[in-house]
Amino acid sequence: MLGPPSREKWSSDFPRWFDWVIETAEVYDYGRYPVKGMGVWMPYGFQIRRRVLEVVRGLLDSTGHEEVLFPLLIPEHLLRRESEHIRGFEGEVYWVTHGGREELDVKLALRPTSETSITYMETFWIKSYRQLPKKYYQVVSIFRYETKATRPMIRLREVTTFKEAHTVHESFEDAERQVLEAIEVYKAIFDRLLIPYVISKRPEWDKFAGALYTIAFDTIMPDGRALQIGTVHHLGQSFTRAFDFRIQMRDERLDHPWQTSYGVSDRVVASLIAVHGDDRGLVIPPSVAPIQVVVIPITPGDEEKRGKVLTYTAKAAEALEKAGLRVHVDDREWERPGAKFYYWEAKGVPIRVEIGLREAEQDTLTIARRDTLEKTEVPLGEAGNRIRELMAQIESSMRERAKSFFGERLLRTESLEEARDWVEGRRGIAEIPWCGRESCGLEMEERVNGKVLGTPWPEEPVEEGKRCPLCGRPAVAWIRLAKTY
Ligand SMILES: Nc1ncnc2c1ncn2[C@@H]1O[C@H](COS(=O)(=O)NC(=O)[C@@H](N)CS)[C@@H](O)[C@H]1O
Repeated sequence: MLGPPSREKWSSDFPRWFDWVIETAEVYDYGRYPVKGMGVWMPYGFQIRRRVLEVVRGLLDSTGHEEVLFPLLIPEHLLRRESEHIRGFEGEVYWVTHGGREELDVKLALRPTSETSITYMETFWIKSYRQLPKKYYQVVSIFRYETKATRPMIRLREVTTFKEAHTVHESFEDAERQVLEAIEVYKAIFDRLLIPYVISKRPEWDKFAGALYTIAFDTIMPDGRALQIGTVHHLGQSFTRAFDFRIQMRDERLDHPWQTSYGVSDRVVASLIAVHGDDRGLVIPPSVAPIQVVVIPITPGDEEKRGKVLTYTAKAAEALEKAGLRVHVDDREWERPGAKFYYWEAKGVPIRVEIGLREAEQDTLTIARRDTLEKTEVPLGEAGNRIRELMAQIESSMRERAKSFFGERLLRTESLEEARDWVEGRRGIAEIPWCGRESCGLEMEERVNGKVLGTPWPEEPVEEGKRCPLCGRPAVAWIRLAKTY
C-alpha cells in the first residue's frame, strides 16, 4: 500500500475541498437552495448530524439539563428589553411583519438566540431559590442576517443545529460554577468527536452581547484559520434585571437571579468533517458513523461462483450485524468494485470489507480501514471482535493525528513580526505577551492582521520580564490571534 491518502487538496484549498466533500459524500446541499446562507441536510449528512446530537444531548441530559422548545418568533418588545443584547443583534435580526395580507401590529423577530424569550417565560415559572439551579436547553434553528461571507455549516443565516442552553442560579458564584460545568460538557463533546481546541476568554470588546464574559472553544481548520465551535457566557443579571425577574432569595429578600447561556451549532459537524478529512473525502469517527462497515462483494463472472460469493456475503453481513456493528452491503450490480471503493471512501465509512471467491472459500474477510487504507485478512469467526478492536485503533489514531496537526499550529512568540508572518501565512494561532489594555489588543489585530481570540482559559501566569511588544508595559497574559472564519 502507498500509505494513507494524501491531504494535499484538503489543506491547500480547504474551502473548495469542503464544498467538494459535502457534495460528493451527499452530506449537505449548499448553494442551490434559493436563499443565501441556508443549506439542506441530505439523508447521509442528517444521520451524521443526528449521531453528533446524540452525543450532545447525552452529555447535557446526564448533567441535569432539561430539554425544552420555545417559539421561533420573538415580539419586538421582548427582544429589545436588554439594551446591550439588542445593540449587538440589531443588524442581524430577521423580522416577520405580515400575517397573510395583514400587516402585524407587533413586529416579530426570528430568534437570533433565545435569552429574551426564555427569560420572559422564566419570570412566570421561577419564584424561589428553592427551584434553582435551572438548566434548560433546546436544539433549534436560529436566524442571523450574517453580512460576512456565508459558508456551508460554518457561517449560516439559518443555523439549523443550534443547541442553546440557558441556566438560572441564586448567586454569581453558582452561575460561575455552571460556566465551569458547561466548559467540562463542551470538552467532553469535542473529545468524543476527536476535535482538538483551545479555550480562550474572549476580549471585552468581543464578548456575547449582554454577557459579563464569554469563554470560547476554537479549533483550527486545515487552512490554518480558527473556527469558534462553542461559547459559554456568564450573563450576570443582565437579562433578569431587564425583565425585572426577581425571586425569593435564601435570606427572604427579593432579588434578580443570575444566568448563563452556552451554545454549539452546525459548526460541530463542520469541524468533524474538516479536521478528519483527506483527499479521498470524509473520515468519520466510528462512534458517530452512520455506517461503520460497508461490505462489498466482488463477484466473478461465472454464475455458480457469483452465487457462492453472494451467499457468503449475506452470511458475513449477518454475523457482523449480530456483533452490534452498523453494516451496509453494497450489492449494486451496475457499479464495479473500484467505483464502490471510492464511493464509500468519500463517505468516510471507517471499515470496508471485501469479499471475493477466495474469502468465500476460506471463510475469511479482507478488511480495509478508511484512515490509513491498510488491509488485513481475518477469519469470519473473529471478524466482529477484530473490527471492534480496529475501530478503537482508528479512533485513537484519528485523535492523535488531529492533535499533532493542531499542536503544530500553535506558536508562542514575543515578536510581533513573527506572529504576523504566522497568522498571515495561515499557519494557525499565534500567542504574544499582552499588557491587558484594549488599545494594544486592537492595535495588535491591525499589526498582525488577524482577530484576537482572547487569552488562555484557565488563566496562565506570564513569566517575569515578558513585555507587551507595543507599549513595553509588563505583560499580564498571552494574547491569541489568528485568521478566523
Ligand atoms: N452564523 C453562524 N453559523 C453557524 N454557527 C454559528 C453562527 N453564529 C454562531 N454560531 C455558533 O453558535 C455558537 C453560539 O453562538 S453565540 O452567539 O456565540 N452564543 C449564543 O448565541 C448564546 N445564546 C449561547 S447559545 C457560536 O460559538 C458558534 O459556534
